Order: sequence, then structure tokens, then C-alpha cells
Amino acid sequence: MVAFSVNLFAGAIALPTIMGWRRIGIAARHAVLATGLQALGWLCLVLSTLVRNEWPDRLLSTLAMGAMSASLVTLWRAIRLWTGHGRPDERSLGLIALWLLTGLMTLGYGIGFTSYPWRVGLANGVLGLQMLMVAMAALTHSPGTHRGWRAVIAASMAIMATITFWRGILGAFFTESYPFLTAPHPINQLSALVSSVVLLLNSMALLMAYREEAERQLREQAITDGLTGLLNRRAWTERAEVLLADARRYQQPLGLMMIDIDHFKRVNDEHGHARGDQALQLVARMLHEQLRSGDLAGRYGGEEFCVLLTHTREGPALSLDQRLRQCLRLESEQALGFVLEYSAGLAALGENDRTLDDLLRRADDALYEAKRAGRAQVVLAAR
Ligand SMILES: Nc1nc2c(ncn2[C@@H]2O[C@H](COP(=O)(O)OP(=O)(O)OP(=O)(O)O)[C@@H](O)[C@H]2O)c(=O)[nH]1
Repeated sequence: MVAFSVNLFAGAIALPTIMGWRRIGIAARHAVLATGLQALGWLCLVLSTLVRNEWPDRLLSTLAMGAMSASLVTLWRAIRLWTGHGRPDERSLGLIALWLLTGLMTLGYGIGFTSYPWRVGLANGVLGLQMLMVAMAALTHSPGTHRGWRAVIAASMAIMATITFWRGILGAFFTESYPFLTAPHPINQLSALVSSVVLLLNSMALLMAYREEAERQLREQAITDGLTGLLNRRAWTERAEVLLADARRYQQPLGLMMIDIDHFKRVNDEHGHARGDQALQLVARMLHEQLRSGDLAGRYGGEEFCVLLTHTREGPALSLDQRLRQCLRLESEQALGFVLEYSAGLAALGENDRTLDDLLRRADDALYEAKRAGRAQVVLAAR
């Protein structure tokens, strides 16, 4: 038990040391926290075996059970976040059930501490149930995540759940053959052996999951504009080329709108660079709100945005421009304290547009015309 606790503590210290804390995602933080809580639980359990008086024993053992149970809830959340099935602000039925189990078990354990069958049956029953829920979370189908680490967590949790249930049944109904936690019973010998293996495998699986998360973050950073969250120029161009090829192949209408904020240098000069950044973020948000899911928006340059409107003819594209303009005027006045305007060039896909560059060139020429004609307007490119 002491050796296992030492291993656990080493893991609880090593994991955040390897991963870090500030730069890791919310899922990895949950995993680190889960390891820490488990180590705390085992520390309390070891200490409880050293004290002779009932009340310190009751307090330490209850704390131990609460921490171990909370550790499983935190691990469950880490896995849900890693597999893309949960959100950081999740209030799902599963999470509520897990926390309720933790609360009820800790309370029941503390109150009924003097009854050995009750407390051992309750604690092991609840912990076993929570382990099964963690195993199920790891098994939930999740495209884009590696099956290996999920399988390792699911298998180790299922094995631990079996041993834990077994221990609970022995404690609750066959107390004479299982009189205390460190009794030399085969279940404890098996548990000691399996726990060490499970600890090692789980730590490896968590590191694999963390690596996967870090890779995903890197991939996202490589295609996203950090300020606005829109696609960056390279990623937008790559995707736009695919959409353009599809539109040509299936002879679908397609529009390309190039948007450039008016007098943006003045915005920066008069209101400061931070406010300029806010203005860019506002335009990105407006685009996000006004566009359909199949459309493609990207930050093309400093204060220039490109939007590819799929299955869209000139008329609806011009209506979108009007909607966008109106929303931006209203929102910018409220959020920034001044009205933000933009000029735009709109090019509809025509027979002569062989490549994306052809379409971009025509949209850019139209944008130039819009600027020359006095700004705050959209100009339709000549075919
Ligand atoms: N705050 C902020 N400013 C940026 C960013 N990227 C580019 N800019 C600024 O955008 C301004 C663009 O200025 P110009 O190209 O002269 O264009 P403009 O002032 O909008 O004038 P028109 O386009 O002719 O209406 C420059 O002052 C750049 O410094 C950014 O990420 N944040």
C-alpha cells in the first residue's frame, strides 16, 4: 500500500512536470488534477491506518474516499473533453450523476463509519461504479482520437472496477474473511499487483492523450489566424481551391467577396492598436454570424477578409453584403464607440475563371473600384 502510494505520488508530481500547467488544454489539466486527487486520497488512506483514535481515522478515511471518488469524476471529464464529447462548461446527466455519487458516498461513509460492512460496501460499490463510467467514457466512439489510449484506460478501469466490486462484496457480506483493508486476503494481493500495472498503463495512456491534444492544437494553430479565429490566408486558399473546383465540376454558382475595412489606419491612430484589434475581431464575429455553414471566411491580410459564398448567385451575395454592413454599423457603434465601414469587391464565378487567382484578381479589382468610388460600398466585378 505504501509502495503503491509512493508510485502514485511520483506520478502525480511527474505528470504536471512533463506536461506543464499553464500551456496545456483544459482536458490535460483535468487529467493532472485527477492524478493529484488520487494521490491525496491514498495519502489520507495510508495516514488513516497509522492513527489509533476513531475520529482522526474517520476523518482521514472519509477524506480519502471523497478524494478518490472526485479523482474519478475529474478523469471522466478529462476523457470526455479529449474525445470531444464534452464542453468545459458541461452540465450533463453523467457529470451530475458522478458528483452526486461522490457526495452521497462521502457523506454516507463518514456518517456510517462505525459499521464496517456498510462503509466498505458503500465505498467500493460507488468507486467501482464510477470506474465503469470512466471506462464507458473512454470506449465512446470518437473519430479523430487514437483508439490505443482509450482502450488502455477502458481496460484498466474495467479490471479495477471488478476488483473493487469484489472487495466491496467481501467487506459487506463476508466480513469475517475480509476484516480490514490490509488483510492478507487474495483480493488484496491481486489488487496490489494489478493496481501497480494499471497505474503505469494509465499514466502512459494519459500522456498519449495529452500528446494527441497537443498535436491537434498545433494543427489548429497552423491554419487559424490568432487574432480573429478565422482561417489564415494559406488555409483559406487551400480550402477555397477545393470549393472552387467542386463548383466548376458540378456547375454550381459561387461568389467571392473581398472585404477591406475603410480607413483602418485612422482607427488605429485615433483609438489605439488594441481597439483596432477589437474592430478586426468584431468583423470576424459578424462574418461568423451572417454566413451559412458551407461558406468560407478567412483573414486574407491585415484588415482584409475573403469570403467564398458557395451555391450563391450575385443577388443573394449582394443581400448578404447589405445585412453584414448593417449589423457591423450597429454593433461597432455599440461595442467600439464609432461606426466601422468596409468596401467590398464581389466576383461571381464565370466561364473564364480557371483558377482561384482569376477570381481573386477580379474581386480585388472590384474592391479597388469600391475604394475609388468613395468606400462603404460593394462593387460587382465585371465578368
Ligand atoms: N490593430 C491592428 N491593425 C492592423 C493589423 N493588421 C494591419 N493593421 C493596420 O491596418 C492599417 C491598414 O492601413 P491602410 O492599408 O493604409 O488602409 P486604410 O487605412 O484602411 O485605408 P483604406 O483601405 O484605403 O480605406 C495599417 O495601419 C496597419 O497597421 C492588426 O492585426 N491589428
